[in-house]
Amino acid sequence: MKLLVLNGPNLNLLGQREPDLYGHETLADIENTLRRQALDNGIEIDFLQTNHEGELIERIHAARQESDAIIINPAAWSHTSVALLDALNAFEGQVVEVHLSNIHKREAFRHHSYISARADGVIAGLGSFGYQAAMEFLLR
Ligand SMILES: O=C(O)[C@@H]1C=C(O)[C@@H](O)[C@H](O)C1
Repeated sequence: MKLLVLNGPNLNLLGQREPDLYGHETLADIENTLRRQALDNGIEIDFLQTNHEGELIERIHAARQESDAIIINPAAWSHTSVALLDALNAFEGQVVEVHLSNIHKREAFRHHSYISARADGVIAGLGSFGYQAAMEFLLR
C-alpha cells in the first residue's frame, strides 16, 4: 500500500500553536511516529503539509495515480472548501479524515466539515493518535 498523509494550513505550527487544543508534539514528531508505524507494517508513506489550498488540491490530483489511500487533516479548509471535497471525490482510494481536536466541542463554525461527505472514516479529538488509528483502519 502507498499511503499519503496530508495536513492543511497552520499545522506546521503544531507544538507551538494552541497546545491545549492541538498538543505539544510537532508535525515532525507526528510524521516520525507514522513513518515507524508504516515501516513496521511494510507500507510506503508520503507526507505533505501546506498552507496553500491549490498545492493540496494538486497533490490529491497526483495521488490519483500514485497513492492507494489518503489520511487528511484539512484543518480550517474542512469548514470552507468545496474545492478540496471535489478533489477528494476524484480520488478513488480510501480517505480517512483526522482532526486533532474534537471539532464538535468547539465553535459552531467548526462543527461542519465538507470533507466528511467523502471520507470513509472521520476521527476527531484523539490528538495525534487519530493519525495512527487512521492507518490501522486502512491496514485492516
Ligand atoms: O483539530 C484539528 O486538527 C483541526 C485543525 C485546525 O487547524 C482547525 O482549523 C480545525 O478546525 C481543527
